[in-house]
Amino acid sequence: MWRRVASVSHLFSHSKSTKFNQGGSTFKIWETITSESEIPTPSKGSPFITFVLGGPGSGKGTQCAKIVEAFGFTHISAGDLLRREIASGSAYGSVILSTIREGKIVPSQVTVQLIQKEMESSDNYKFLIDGFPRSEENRKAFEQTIGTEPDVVLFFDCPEQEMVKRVLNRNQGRVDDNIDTIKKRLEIFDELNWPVINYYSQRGKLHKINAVGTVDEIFEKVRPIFAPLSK
Ligand SMILES: Nc1ncnc2c1ncn2[C@@H]1O[C@H](COP(=O)(O)OP(=O)(O)O)[C@@H](O)[C@H]1O
Ligand SMILES: O=c1ccn([C@@H]2O[C@H](COP(=O)(O)OP(=O)(O)O)[C@@H](O)[C@H]2O)c(=O)[nH]1
Ligand SMILES: [Mg+2]
Repeated sequence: MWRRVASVSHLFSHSKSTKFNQGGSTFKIWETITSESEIPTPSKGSPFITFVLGGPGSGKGTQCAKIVEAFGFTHISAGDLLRREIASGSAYGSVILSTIREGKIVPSQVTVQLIQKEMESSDNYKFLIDGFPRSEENRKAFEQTIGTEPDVVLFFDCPEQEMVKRVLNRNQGRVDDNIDTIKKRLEIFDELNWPVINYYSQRGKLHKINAVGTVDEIFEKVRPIFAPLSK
């Protein structure tokens, strides 16, 4: 449950737990309720990292473009980096392609290396990392390699039926935007994503956003989270 706050410089949070049954095991999910705590103050000496999570078609990439425009982040889409790697004819290309086609997750080492390279070659210090981490293994590999945790984690919460509809209409010629692969991606998302969401929720970093509505309506729920940052 979320409550918008009038004052943008003070967002504080408290949590309540909800139990979800995922694949036979019960995970305790902490729903962060926006109240009045602050997001960390970014400093130009260290990166300010936002992870953007959500199922396939939940609108991560669409909202990232709006956040970039409003708040001057650099957008790093893990999926785009992997697709670029395939297109470049890299040694990993064929493995990445078959992994994406099967809706599975590329080994963390490959993805983290690509993200790290992108961060290091940027002059910016504010990063949106979109579609990563997709598993606890991804999360741990990032934290070990980069040596830091994200400052903010966004989670776009969208019903499966809506995600499927959006992905099937996406029309970007992606090898994984077909009904068979979507089903597999949703299964993998259910199995591996919740522990990551749960982890960041317990650390008070999770901002869960209802991803149903128009793009602008959803962005109006995102905006207050970053409003304390200047562009
Ligand atoms: N709020 C929305 N309502 C309807 N369609 C949307 C919305 N947000 C994004 N879309 C569309 O849904 C598809 C998936 O969005 P995208 O941002 O690529 O999601 P993700 O990166 O989470 O897979 C795109 O075609 C996009 O234009
Ligand atoms: O950290 C990542 C990000 C993406 N992928 C793969 O790339 C696909 C597409 O990811 P993307 O984030 O582009 O998809 P979206 O969720 O935006 O539809 C995923 O299904 C995975 O197979 C991955 O293995 N690791
Ligand atoms: Mg995307």
